[in-house]
Amino acid sequence: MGRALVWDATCVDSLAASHLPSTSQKAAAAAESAQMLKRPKMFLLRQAVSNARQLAPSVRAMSSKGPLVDLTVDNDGVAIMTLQRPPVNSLNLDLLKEISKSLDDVAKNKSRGMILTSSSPTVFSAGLDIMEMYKPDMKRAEEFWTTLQDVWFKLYGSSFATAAAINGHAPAGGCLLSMSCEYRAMVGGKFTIGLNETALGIVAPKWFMDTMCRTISMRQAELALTTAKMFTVDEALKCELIDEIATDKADAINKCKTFLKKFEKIPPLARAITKLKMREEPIKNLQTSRQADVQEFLSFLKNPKVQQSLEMYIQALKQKAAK
Ligand SMILES: CCCCCCCCCCCC/C=C/CC(=O)SCCNC(=O)CCNC(=O)[C@H](O)C(C)(C)COP(=O)(O)OP(=O)(O)OC[C@H]1O[C@@H](n2cnc3c(N)ncnc32)[C@H](O)[C@@H]1OP(=O)(O)O
Repeated sequence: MGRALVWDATCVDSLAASHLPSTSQKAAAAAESAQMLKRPKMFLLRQAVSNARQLAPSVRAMSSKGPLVDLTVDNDGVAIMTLQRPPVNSLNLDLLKEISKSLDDVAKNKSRGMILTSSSPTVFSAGLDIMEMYKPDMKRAEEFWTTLQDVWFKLYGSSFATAAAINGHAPAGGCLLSMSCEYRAMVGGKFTIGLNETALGIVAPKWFMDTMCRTISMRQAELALTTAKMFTVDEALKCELIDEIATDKADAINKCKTFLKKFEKIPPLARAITKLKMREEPIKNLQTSRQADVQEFLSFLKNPKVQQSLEMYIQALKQKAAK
């Protein structure tokens, strides 16, 4: 109804003097070269549209106010994703699915950036829900692990900018989520952060390790991973596991916003491509070993020694909670 069906077409004169050498070598060479020449123009056009979107007045409606994840966009156009699965935001299948969907929503809404935080006053996330790994239903365990991989791909490899306002403890999977962001502000106090898997008698997957090795030095990462080190906030700052210490959650969010503001004058496409190139290697590694990684996880769950370790760990957690 009055809409153009073709909005950009180029008719190439294949017999023009400038095209004759290539056309005589290869059919349609003229069209191909015209297409190549058009690419930079389209790139700039797309970039201009994207810039315009980024600078448009914000407060866009973003629907998913789900029970486990709250996703809002503030007046600066920054998406705030709040994990809200009491008591400790342990990452079970349902929470992971909601995080995955919310990350899709942020990507679609072209927010200025995203800040990940928690509704709990003392726990950012307790990591993977141990009950998903203890005596599991194997079909569900497979979906659980695949969804965790998806969340990591979407968060670590997001083209939008990300920051974590860590307002409490962040062990294991909680630490992974925060390290997958580009910046971390953590509330000072008695909280701890780290990959403590070996303490549970389990082994952090290679992509957890890669994420840590790209956050802190290889030497610090090896020591931390093998000793199940949980860093205090001061220690985390010292080895650059976090970027700043905040006084409270609001301050952590403000510090993350200040970080995101740095990108205001940077063309978003250039920023996104740079980020993705920097993160390309671990992403490709998991892409190529994705199925093997799932199988390793499943066979690891079938190991009686692992189940025994998990059982003892759950008992210890319950006893501690009961005190
Ligand atoms: C051997 C060969 C292997 C070869 C290769 C293997 C490759 C396979 C890869 C497999 C890797 C799997 C990777 C896993 C990563 C993870 O994320 S594992 C999870 C690790 N998480 C933790 O260790 C954290 C444990 N929790 C805590 O330390 C504390 O709860 C807290 C500091 C986070 C908070 O403390 P507090 O506020 O005092 O709360 P609590 O009273 O301790 O807990 C309240 C409540 O929550 C339950 N809970 C805590 N954490 C979890 C959890 N992660 N999952 C499930 N449930 C959790 C806790 O038991 C309490 O429950 P009740 O109130 O008693 O019911």
